[in-house]
Amino acid sequence: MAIRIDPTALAEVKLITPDRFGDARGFFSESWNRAAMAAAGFDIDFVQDNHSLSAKKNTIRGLHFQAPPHAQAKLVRCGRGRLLDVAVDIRKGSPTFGHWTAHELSFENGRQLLIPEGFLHGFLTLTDEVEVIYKCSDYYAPDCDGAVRFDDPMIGIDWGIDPGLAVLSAKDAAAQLMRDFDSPFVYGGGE
Ligand SMILES: Cc1cn([C@H]2C[C@H](O)[C@@H](COP(=O)(O)OP(=O)(O)O[C@H]3O[C@H](C)C(=O)[C@H](O)[C@H]3O)O2)c(=O)[nH]c1=O
Repeated sequence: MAIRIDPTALAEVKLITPDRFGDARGFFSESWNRAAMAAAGFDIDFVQDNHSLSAKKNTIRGLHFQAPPHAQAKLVRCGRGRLLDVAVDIRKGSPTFGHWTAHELSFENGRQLLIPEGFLHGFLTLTDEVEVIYKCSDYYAPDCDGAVRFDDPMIGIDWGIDPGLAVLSAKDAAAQLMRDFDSPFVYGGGE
């Protein structure tokens, strides 16, 4: 079982592409193999699998994070449709603090985005009926759950759509700007 690891604009965020074995029936792929990931230097103890369906194109879920002590690393893949997956570095003192990287994940390309703890995560659906399946390295902890506006000018993500067209949950529509977090928007500093 081979996996391809590609870099992104953020050193710790990686694109992972597992092998697909095609035949007349379709294909088979080990979508996650702990030993293969560990051999590549990513031995993450994932404990929760998430699966979401977004019915409409231009749906944006995010930008979300869980603060310590329940920060989550994520391994995100697309089970149906196409999406633009985005990670934003919000680690205290990071040289790439506030920087983002965006990658198209689709059922067809089989690519996955590995997002470590300390990053915001969000995605834009590029088609209707997008299923996103992702592993998390800690359990859901609502008290540690946070959201930053997808169109925060301090981050400046280019989603490629008119922000007014975004389909948002009430939570995401009401999300804060980084500058408005009660302490300097740091993560992992515990200040
Ligand atoms: C995240 C989560 C949610 N829920 C419940 C809470 C709500 O009743 C319902 C929908 O939650 P929410 O609107 O937060 O779902 P998303 O907007 O898809 O949030 C996710 O979207 C971005 C892209 C992420 O990376 C996070 O995993 C997560 O924040 O599922 C759970 O029971 N367990 C969970 O782990």
